[in-house]
Amino acid sequence: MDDQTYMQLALKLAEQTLGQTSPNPVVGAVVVNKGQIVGMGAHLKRGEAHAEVIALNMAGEKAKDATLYVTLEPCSHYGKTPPCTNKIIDSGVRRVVIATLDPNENVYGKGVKCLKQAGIDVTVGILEKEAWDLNRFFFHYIQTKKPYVTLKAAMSLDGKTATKTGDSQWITSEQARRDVHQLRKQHDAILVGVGTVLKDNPSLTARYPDTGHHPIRIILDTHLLTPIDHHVITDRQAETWIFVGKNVTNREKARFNRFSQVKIIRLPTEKLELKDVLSYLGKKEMTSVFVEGGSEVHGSFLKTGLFNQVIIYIAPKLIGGRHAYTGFAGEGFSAMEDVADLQITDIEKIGSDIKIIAERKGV
Ligand SMILES: Nc1c(/N=C/[C@H](O)[C@H](O)[C@H](O)COP(=O)(O)O)[nH]c(=O)[nH]c1=O
Ligand SMILES: Nc1c(N[C@@H]2O[C@H](COP(=O)(O)O)[C@@H](O)[C@H]2O)[nH]c(=O)[nH]c1=O
Ligand SMILES: [Zn+2]
Repeated sequence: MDDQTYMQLALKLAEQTLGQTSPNPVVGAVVVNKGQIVGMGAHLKRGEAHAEVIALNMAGEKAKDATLYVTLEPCSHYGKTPPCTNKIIDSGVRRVVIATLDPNENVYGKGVKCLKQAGIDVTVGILEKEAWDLNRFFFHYIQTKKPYVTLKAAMSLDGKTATKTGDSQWITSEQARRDVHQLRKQHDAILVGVGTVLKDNPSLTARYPDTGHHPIRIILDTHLLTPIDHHVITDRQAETWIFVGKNVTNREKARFNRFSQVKIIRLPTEKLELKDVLSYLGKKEMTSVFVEGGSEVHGSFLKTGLFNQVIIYIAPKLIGGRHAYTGFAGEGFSAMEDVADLQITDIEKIGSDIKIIAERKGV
């Protein structure tokens, strides 16, 4: 088997841990000695052992003269765990194959240098694109200290997310709606506007399957209109953070005091600024946010450009109607030269629907 095959295995291991390692990256490692896999591992949770350590502990003596495949440059700094480079050097590994370097300034290039100085043969760049894509949340967060923003909308062939009366259940099929839960699981937070809370009384939990681990629910609610009897307040399934404008009084906030999982964050401006919401979330070490609408919220993310990727589910239905809901409301752009110019990175058929992923260029 060649380097790509073993790196593919390491990437597969890393991919399974998406959503559980935040604010750390996902990392997979495989140890191979004379064509035999003698160890493998993935980083499972922040503060716990790194992937290389797990794989090398499994290999034990067999790590001697072996090759280590790892999807991210081994760390050489003391974070919550000791440097992987020391572990690798002590284990007697002869060669290290790395998919991508780590943009964390504590690490970038230092790990490789450390290993080379210890006489270890290092190869970098095997399946680099795949490894980069897998950790795009972490790489964006570590460089901007803001969460990676995914906008998700489900719409008809003619781009409507609800009929003119607001009816939207359902547009996409059960299969597509379940697929959304996989995406929810991969993100640290799910964000909606209070309009969606009032209209759908959503749970905004990641339920298929329900592992009990749910992203934090973020509600943009300038005037604190979220009803106290709605699921996001009463279901005790996940934390709910409500961002409100400066005019919301302490008395209005106090109504929610008895719900320990509800946090109300009052921003200093009358209207909520998305940049303030995102920097607050970044400071709370949130590396990714999954924005599920509604159309006004999507419109604001579009207008401000504060998003990284868009995931659109399209159902083979036609809703029509000049006043039906569009996926991205708000002001929109006047001139084509100002519109958001994206790159389609993936198209997938999901049951009777299609799922399109598009990324902003160059962010
Ligand atoms: N109406 C549709 C959607 N509607 C999405 C709305 O955000 C709706 O409030 C939430 O999906 C409900 O969340 P929860 O399941 O209670 O956690 N989303 C979809 O993917 N397809 C559709 O047809
Ligand atoms: N998870 C991971 C790495 N994560 C790197 O180390 C930093 C976290 O260090 P710590 O706080 O000690 O866990 C994180 O920001 C990233 O740069 N490195 C690795 O060699 N292997 C791993 O499996
Ligand atoms: Zn490490």
